[in-house]
Amino acid sequence: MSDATMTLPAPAKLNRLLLITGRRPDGYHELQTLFQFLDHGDTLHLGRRGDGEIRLTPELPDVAPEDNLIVRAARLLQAETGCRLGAELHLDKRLPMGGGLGGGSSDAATALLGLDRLWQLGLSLAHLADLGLRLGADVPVFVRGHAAWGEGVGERLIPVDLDTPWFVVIHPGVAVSTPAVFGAVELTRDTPPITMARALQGGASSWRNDCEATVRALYPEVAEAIDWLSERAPTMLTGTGACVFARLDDEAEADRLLARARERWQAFKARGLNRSPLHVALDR
Ligand SMILES: C[C@@](CO)(OP(=O)(O)O)[C@H](O)COP(=O)(O)OP(=O)(O)OC[C@H]1O[C@@H](n2ccc(N)nc2=O)[C@H](O)[C@@H]1O
Ligand SMILES: Nc1ncnc2c1ncn2[C@@H]1O[C@H](COP(=O)(O)OP(=O)(O)O)[C@@H](O)[C@H]1O
Repeated sequence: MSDATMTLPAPAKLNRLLLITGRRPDGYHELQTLFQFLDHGDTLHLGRRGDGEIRLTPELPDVAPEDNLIVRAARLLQAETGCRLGAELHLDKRLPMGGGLGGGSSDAATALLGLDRLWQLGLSLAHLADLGLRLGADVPVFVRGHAAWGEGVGERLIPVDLDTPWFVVIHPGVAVSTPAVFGAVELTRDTPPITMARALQGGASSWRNDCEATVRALYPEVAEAIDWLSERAPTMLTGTGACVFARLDDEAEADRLLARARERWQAFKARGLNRSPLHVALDR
């Protein structure tokens, strides 16, 4: 990799557990979650520019260039450090937007770490995670780069090692509105908090997503995908959806399930990762 251009992964995440334990005075919900990365995601190509301009191709549908989290991450880094360099960025988008896979947040984290390297800024991961939090609650875990127990809105992170099965991830073909889910009257928002030790002890078979009942009620397409998949393997919703994932111990089984899922939906297979491929690529 030359120091003037780089190609870096922006992996997806799954919420292997998602509990809603309360609501803050500002309306945001207090969560307890287990984040894990997948070996599947977007790819960001970065090149250095000497003139301070930030250029990103291609444009994403329904996202104004200035709102793209990659551009916002680049500008935030310039503002924070006074760096006068710019960047030529190209995104190969593979992750469905608004799918609960954290694609936009992961893109932002890859831009922060990639530009820190390209511009030779030398910021710490703690500093970059603080900047990331200003862009979204899911950005810090991608910056930190390790599977984690998350609390608060997901920004208080403790690295953990989870089981690393194969997953078949289905996109049910609808866009879920995160504000609509968090705003739903019937959402469970009073789950008693548990300790991280208890969550880990319980293991994957005890994990659940408190958004599931609400998302099922609002989006029958998601309910259908969960019902179909859970007849075949242990299944959960990630984030506020729309994506749902099944857990399999064996790759051949995952391949068979994937082939059947693809007869009806967009779907992919991926392995759970406790270390982000972004950090592997950057050796951070
Ligand atoms: C639920 C999670 C779990 O990983 O994932 P996704 O499904 O988005 O991937 C995240 O915490 C999502 O965080 P983030 O991505 O920052 O949420 P946004 O889309 O910006 O939030 C949209 C709106 O949802 C509500 N919201 C969001 C997060 C939260 N902890 N409490 C909330 O009440 C707020 O009204 C907010 O304005
Ligand atoms: N680079 C980006 N990739 C995806 N979405 C982005 C990006 N920049 C801004 N967004 C906005 O963020 C929203 C959430 O995207 P995403 O992270 O893919 O989903 P989720 O938060 O459900 O996991 C999108 O609907 C889009 O409006």
